Amino acid sequence: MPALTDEQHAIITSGYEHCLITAVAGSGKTTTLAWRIRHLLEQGHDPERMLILMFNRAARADFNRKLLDITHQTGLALPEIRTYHAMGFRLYKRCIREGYLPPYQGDILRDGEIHYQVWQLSRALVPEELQGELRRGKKEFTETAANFIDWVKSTLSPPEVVFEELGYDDKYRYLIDLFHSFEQWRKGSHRISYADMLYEPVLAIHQNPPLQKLVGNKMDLVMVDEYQDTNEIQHLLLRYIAGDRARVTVVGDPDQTIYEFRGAKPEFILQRFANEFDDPTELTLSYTFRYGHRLALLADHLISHNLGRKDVLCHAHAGTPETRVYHESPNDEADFIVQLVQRAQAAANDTGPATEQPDSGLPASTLGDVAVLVRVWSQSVPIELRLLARQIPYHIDANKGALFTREVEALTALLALAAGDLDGMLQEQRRELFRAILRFPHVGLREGELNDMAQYLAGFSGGWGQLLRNADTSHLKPLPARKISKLGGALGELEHSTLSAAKVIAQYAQATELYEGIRSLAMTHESADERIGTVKGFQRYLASLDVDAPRALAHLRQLKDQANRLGEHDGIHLSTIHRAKGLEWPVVVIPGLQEKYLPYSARQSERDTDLRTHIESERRLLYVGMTRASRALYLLTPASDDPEQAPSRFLGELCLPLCEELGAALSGPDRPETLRLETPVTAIAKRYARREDVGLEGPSIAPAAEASPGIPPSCRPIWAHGRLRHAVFGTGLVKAEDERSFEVAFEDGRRLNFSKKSAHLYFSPA
Ligand SMILES: Nc1ncnc2c1ncn2[C@@H]1O[C@H](COP(=O)(O)OP(=O)(O)OP(=O)(O)O)[C@@H](O)[C@H]1O
Repeated sequence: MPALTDEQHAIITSGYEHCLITAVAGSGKTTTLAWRIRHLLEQGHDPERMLILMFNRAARADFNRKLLDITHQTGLALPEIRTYHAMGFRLYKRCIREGYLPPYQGDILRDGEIHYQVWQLSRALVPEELQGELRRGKKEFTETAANFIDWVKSTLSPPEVVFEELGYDDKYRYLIDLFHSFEQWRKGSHRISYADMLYEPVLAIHQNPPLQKLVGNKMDLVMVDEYQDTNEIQHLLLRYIAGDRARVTVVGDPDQTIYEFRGAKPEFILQRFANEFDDPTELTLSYTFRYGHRLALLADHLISHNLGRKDVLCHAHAGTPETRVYHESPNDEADFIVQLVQRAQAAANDTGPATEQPDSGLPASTLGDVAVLVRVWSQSVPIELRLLARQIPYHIDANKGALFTREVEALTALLALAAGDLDGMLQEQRRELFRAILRFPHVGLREGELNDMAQYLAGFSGGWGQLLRNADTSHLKPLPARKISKLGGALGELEHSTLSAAKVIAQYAQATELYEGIRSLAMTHESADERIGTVKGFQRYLASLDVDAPRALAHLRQLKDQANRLGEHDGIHLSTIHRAKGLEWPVVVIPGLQEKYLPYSARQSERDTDLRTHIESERRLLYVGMTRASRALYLLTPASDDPEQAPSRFLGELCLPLCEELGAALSGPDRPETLRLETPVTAIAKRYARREDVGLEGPSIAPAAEASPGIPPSCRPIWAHGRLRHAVFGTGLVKAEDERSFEVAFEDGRRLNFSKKSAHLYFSPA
């Protein structure tokens, strides 16, 4: 058992009062909480009056293990550890027994049952002008409506308020009625969903003071982990269970609040807990045992740009092995990752002692030691295909994988047509492929008509473009008629094509206005961007192979075989940053450090405060992603001239050269009392060094526009260059900036404001 730190000791032995613990990533909070419980039990506290609330089952199992470990051979009886939902469910049953809630029937509603019901209600409630879209976008409409229902239940706000908060277009206002109708159906059939396990009892308690007396004041102590991702309903549950009696300890890291899509808000841990639980004792776990100085410094610099946070610096504990940080600008991220993994494989196969590879610093690893964390799934498509092609095993979290997406399946059907593969296929197979093509982009036919059309086309062994162009569309509305004719034109051009596979897709996308089609059907910007990103990622991968359609198909078949064999081996992890919460790997790769992905720009509000909230939330995501690494972190910004791929604004905030220089110096064996650095020193760096008892000297802090000298110029956002040339106004200096815009003082005396989003179109470094 490692020696506990002073901070850990202070928490373990702190008084019996409300307590708010801010714990940075990897700071051993599970260990500390488990020791605190042991300490309290040894002092004679009753385990039956202690409750530990965990976020999910995995965290619960982890905590249980640690507590058993720490109390081993003490003979102490242990308290209950429950997830929020399990606790809610228990209260639900109590509410039934007391007659405040009616009994429910059957199992908890499955997603499929909810979606079916939501679909039936949508058909009845969607306004006439949306009915066409509804039929074509069934999956999206049902998912959005189901999410809306859950959102209302997790925030406890009226559906009207949630509707406004989510910023949906007015045409989706029917969701409000849908919520009420769904609840009416659910209650009428006496069923409950997973969300209701919390929603129903908390609402019942909220509305019935006698019930508040029954469920509250039973516990002496309640502890809550991961409190930063608490939402309203969970917070209320905590309040009612605690009542006036229980002393409550919450632990979390406000900088790691990333479950906003489930209603989590940093304000619970930053303000509301302290307001509602009587000025709790505030303690911190600021030392990380996961990563070294370089990464700790980097994370501190990044997150210090968020306003209104709790000002805790994360600090690498002495003895934590150093973590190397690399920022790379490869031409092709997928290729870079494959090479990196191959080096890891080579190192792992080397039977000698673990070594650092001299060229990259990559610690010798097994494949399972490497995680690639993406902001959105579409980024993983070319990476996954490349891994498959090189037969590198991988695990993809909660996602069937690129080859099984609707987009790739439809594009594969198109390639089969271009390769001439369709000609000799069985009629049923052809029908399925045409069903996929007719939906991509959707030609606007009703489901039955679309099936008939696919059946009709499948009856022929060629000439489908012509068939579509000649189809009698006189009975159809003008839009589907036009789309069918356009599709006919596109397919006619591509049957038996000698073009490369990537060009087949490019030509098809252009001729059918594929991206516009996807956008017009998507309910959210995010989902449209994801689908288009998948198409582009697939196309990019095929372009890198430079093969025609028949060879591309043969290759894709091989990849599919390969994908089906996955799981037999240890593999690298492909995951989104959201799903990496609470986890860690020796080597973490974060691709896409570009304005397109980090901050993710699919949904951008016009309001300044919303934009700031959005950017801060994206910054927290990067912070969480980075702090998953223990030995090496790779940040990738692909080299590109494409304005969409401009380097992320967060790169400058990281102060990479300073963190590298200072991190290396602090990790070295002979640390002088005062370090003289070449890179300009920031206030964060000074605070960090002071805590290490090291004085810092260096060039003074650079002006705002030059906050990150040493970042390769190609990787800085244009406004960070300081001196710029505008296509019309000439040369000027950047004088100020906020999330959205920056101000330039031109040589002719004019001072003008420019949007960051479009700056790359008019400015170049001067
Ligand atoms: N005082 C200490 N000295 C050295 N190592 C420690 C100390 N306390 C905890 N650790 C180590 O830090 C790691 C993380 O600890 P633990 O599993 O308790 O934290 P966690 O709650 O899972 O992590 P996090 O803080 O990220 O949520 C473990 O390997 C643990 O052994």
